Amino acid sequence: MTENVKLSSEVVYDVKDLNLWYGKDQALRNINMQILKNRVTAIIGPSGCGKSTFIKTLNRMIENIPVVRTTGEINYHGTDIFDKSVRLEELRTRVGMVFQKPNPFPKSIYENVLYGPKIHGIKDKKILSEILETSLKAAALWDEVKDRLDDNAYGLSGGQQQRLCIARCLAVQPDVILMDEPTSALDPIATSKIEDLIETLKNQYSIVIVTHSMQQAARISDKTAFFLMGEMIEYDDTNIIFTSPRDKRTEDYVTGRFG
Ligand SMILES: Nc1ncnc2c1ncn2[C@@H]1O[C@H](COP(=O)(O)OP(=O)(O)OP(=O)(O)O)[C@@H](O)[C@H]1O
Repeated sequence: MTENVKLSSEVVYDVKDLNLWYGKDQALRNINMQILKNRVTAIIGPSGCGKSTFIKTLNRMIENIPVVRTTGEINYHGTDIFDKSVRLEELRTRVGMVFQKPNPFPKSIYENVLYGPKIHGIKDKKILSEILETSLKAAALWDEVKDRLDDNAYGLSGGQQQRLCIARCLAVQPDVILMDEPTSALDPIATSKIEDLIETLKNQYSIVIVTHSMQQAARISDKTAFFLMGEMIEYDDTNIIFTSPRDKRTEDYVTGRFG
């Protein structure tokens, strides 16, 4: 591992000796990694290497699968997320997630964005409409939907639906956004809009993105981690991973020799 130890104020996640099993099968092996504030961190690697498993562990969403067992620590701003004191709803509010396939609720655009704030007890109409506008603007969707907020979200294009899911995630004021291949179901134009959006969002949020596209990782991320068969082989500045990786296996992967 080549990442230098950082000041704690810059570190969002400090993952230590993380192992994860699905039943008897080990999917993550001794992962050690610091995820930094206001950076885009890309997780790359061949299919089945544990990328999705890893990011779903960062907000403990992985525990929805009953056979999962973990050892090690994931310190989020200094507190181990596996600690008994950690409240799952709070963790998942602070650490939002956007999935591969846009998954809006079968409700209006308005209801999609305000679902979280309403669950959190916000009732004031003025505050709700402020959250609505701010979240949709931050997700670069406002101009396209401001005149149709009562329309069903299913009437939006795939790319618009994905930006709506990002707006829904922003509406509860997260700190980290986890993105699991957020553009793999989108066409190149919609993909490029999401990539531009990620670039802007990192000023305010820390983003961890799983991507199958090495071009995408190279375009939008500051840091890249290369996973292989459950291990994190190398983690460094993105330009180093793509131009002068230290590990032969990383080099083989980024130059397209396998995977
Ligand atoms: N629900 C599950 N139950 C059992 N094993 C699982 C489950 N989900 C994933 N695995 C296994 O864990 C390993 C890592 O899978 P994971 O989906 O994290 O990889 P990935 O790198 O995200 O793959 P892909 O790029 O294909 O999405 C694989 O061997 C996979 O078969």
